[in-house]
Amino acid sequence: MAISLSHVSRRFDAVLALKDISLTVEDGAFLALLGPSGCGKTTLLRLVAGFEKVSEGSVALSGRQVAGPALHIPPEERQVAMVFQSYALWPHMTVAENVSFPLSVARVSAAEAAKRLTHALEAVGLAHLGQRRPEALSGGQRQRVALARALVQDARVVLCDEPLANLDIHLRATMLDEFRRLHRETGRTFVYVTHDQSEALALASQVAVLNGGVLSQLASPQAIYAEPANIDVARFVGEGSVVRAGIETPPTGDRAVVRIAGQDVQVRARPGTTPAALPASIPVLIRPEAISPGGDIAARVTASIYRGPVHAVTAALDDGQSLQLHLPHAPAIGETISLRITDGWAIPE
Ligand SMILES: Nc1ncnc2c1ncn2[C@@H]1O[C@H](COP(=O)(O)OP(=O)(O)OP(=O)(O)O)[C@@H](O)[C@H]1O
Repeated sequence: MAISLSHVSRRFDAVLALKDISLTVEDGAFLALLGPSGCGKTTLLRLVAGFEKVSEGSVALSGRQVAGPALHIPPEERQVAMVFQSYALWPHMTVAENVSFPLSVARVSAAEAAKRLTHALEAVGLAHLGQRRPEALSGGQRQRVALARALVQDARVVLCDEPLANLDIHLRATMLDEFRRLHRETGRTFVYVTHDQSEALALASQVAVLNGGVLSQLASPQAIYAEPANIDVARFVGEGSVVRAGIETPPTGDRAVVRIAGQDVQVRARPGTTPAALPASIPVLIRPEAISPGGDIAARVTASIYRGPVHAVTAALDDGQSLQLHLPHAPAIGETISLRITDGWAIPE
């Protein structure tokens, strides 16, 4: 089911939690909503679910308007299912009862409910635990129950609010695989809220980065990483350094030459996003993998942390700006190293 938001804003008294958000999610897509705490991710998810009302703008599901000025279709009539961070399981019910609860609310026939229950429990690998109560399950198993309860419904959209936040790092990796597999196998549209960029990049076909209630960028994980739309996205997603660099000549095609630490460096640039009046100074994103030892740029090591198998190093340029890079060996603090920058991205301003 396709999701479309048009100029959606949401105000809570003095707080404007979402500002003029327009985005479209195609049927069957996996959208990750990514951004720092308080940026409006959960509010956006709850607006799609129908747990919140829009202050302005409209929401459409499969082309049918479900929220807008003077319109609010309730959650149970939107064909969406929600998976909460807290799992929201009923402790007095068994796993099977928890999973099939939405079906009893929707008055699905007993035979159909039994079939869907079996299918949903099998999909999450819990067919053997149907008679257990939630208290007798591990965190990962509880999360699977919550997922099965979303899958058992006839919902074409599954909305997930930081579903892995309470799990340890190993279980997270397993559950990431599980979400990916279930998305592929069920063909449903997933919207997944996270503040963890590695989760967003690993899972999603599209990533929406929110900042202060504003949609900073909506693009594929690869584009978000390689071509962030602004400095906030560049700083929030992935490791790297944003440095200000001089630019004297206009880009040719999608390449520009900038000056960093007195050296010419070729970077990628989107035509039309660099200043028209030159010379100028522009922000450039440089990822650690685009910096290699050797070369004509001198930098002084100010910090080094072992990150197995590499050492994550911070090195200061003469003008005081810093670069983040990876080295196979630990440099001495204060040591001057020579570097080459092989790639960069001229961040639009
Ligand atoms: N019911 C509410 N009443 C008042 N303010 C609210 C309400 N819900 C959210 N907000 C405010 O709206 C903003 C966005 O909140 P939201 O929960 O959507 O952010 P988030 O990105 O999901 O954050 P987190 O990652 O911390 O969960 C915050 O400033 C929050 O305090």
